[in-house]
Amino acid sequence: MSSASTAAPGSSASTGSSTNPAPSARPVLSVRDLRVEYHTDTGVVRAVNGISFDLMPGERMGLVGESGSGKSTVALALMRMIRRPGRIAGGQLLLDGTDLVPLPERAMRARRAREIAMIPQGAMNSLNPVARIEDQIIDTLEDHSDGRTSKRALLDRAREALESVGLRREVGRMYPHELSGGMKQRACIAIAVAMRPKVVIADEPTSALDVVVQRQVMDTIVRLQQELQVAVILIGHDMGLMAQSVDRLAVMYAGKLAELSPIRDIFAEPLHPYTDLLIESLPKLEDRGTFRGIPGLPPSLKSLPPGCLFHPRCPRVMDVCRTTVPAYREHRPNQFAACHLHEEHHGEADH
Ligand SMILES: Nc1ncnc2c1ncn2[C@@H]1O[C@H](COP(=O)(O)OP(=O)(O)OP(=O)(O)O)[C@@H](O)[C@H]1O
Repeated sequence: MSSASTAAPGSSASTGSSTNPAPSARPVLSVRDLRVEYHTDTGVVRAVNGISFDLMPGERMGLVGESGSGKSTVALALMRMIRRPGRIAGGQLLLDGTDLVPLPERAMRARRAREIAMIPQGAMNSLNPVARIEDQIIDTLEDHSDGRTSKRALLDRAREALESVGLRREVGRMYPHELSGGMKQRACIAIAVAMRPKVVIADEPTSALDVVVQRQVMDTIVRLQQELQVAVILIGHDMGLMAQSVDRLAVMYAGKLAELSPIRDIFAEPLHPYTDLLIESLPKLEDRGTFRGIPGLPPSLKSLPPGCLFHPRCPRVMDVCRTTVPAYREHRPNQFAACHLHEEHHGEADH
């Protein structure tokens, strides 16, 4: 498998070992065999088809994959916010040991924002245009507090949240139209972290921002982890941006995890040919920044091919890949993948 040299992780954001969770720490979130389906008139869309991973306290994990691979559906499922025609069809979402899947909606509502929060796609465009930023943070705090916290204390918390994302407290007095795109996105992050949740999911937080501002927003997310010890799941398309911002990267393909590895390993020695192609398709200097796509299209999630879902596009396809679903397992220390190339006995299965 070729190793790619572009966009190798190496920024201070991805290296600080003091920020990494202790190896013995218990996961704050354990996702086990999560399945989400959308029941449409034309068939069942298996948007998330059995994924499992652990998120450690204070860890930053990236989730990448082509459009339609199921990333936003994972985010919505973690928040228990899948709406009809969708439903969680199976699996467990263990947040600090409690399975969120069977919780009554009332109990789940008590956990949203307090324990697990999300910055949805396009959040900065849904800020209330006629409310000051600090009032929007206070609204979130009030929605989830016991009603006994004083207005003064709520305001202090709101200002603290603004400062934690690198915004001056005066920004709290402003309205959304007075803020730049990057500031608005940071205000959304402040709203999400105001309750000091253990887990924050940020769905494409930098799309629609220019490159410099993207970097600043990513730096803000890195700071959260360092200052508030929030575990972050960062959803996006941009492997280059992820390389500088996350500890581990999960690669999703057609509703499944193709690979999940520490960011350094994934760039140095990716396990899955799909990861390899994603890295290869990153713009390189000599190509003058042209994006080279991956040939072929992902399968329809309504009629999945047999065997490995990636086999029709895989440059390293073997016979076994056409018939047998590869197990998702740890092939190297901390490097998980679902690929027959790494199965010890794939040669035998092939014949
Ligand atoms: N409400 C819905 N009803 C039916 N199908 C849906 C619904 N929402 C999502 N899907 C389907 O589920 C699959 C996964 O969608 P999802 O939005 O989770 O992907 P994604 O990886 O987040 O894509 P993007 O990067 O474009 O946001 C897609 O095939 C999509 O068409």
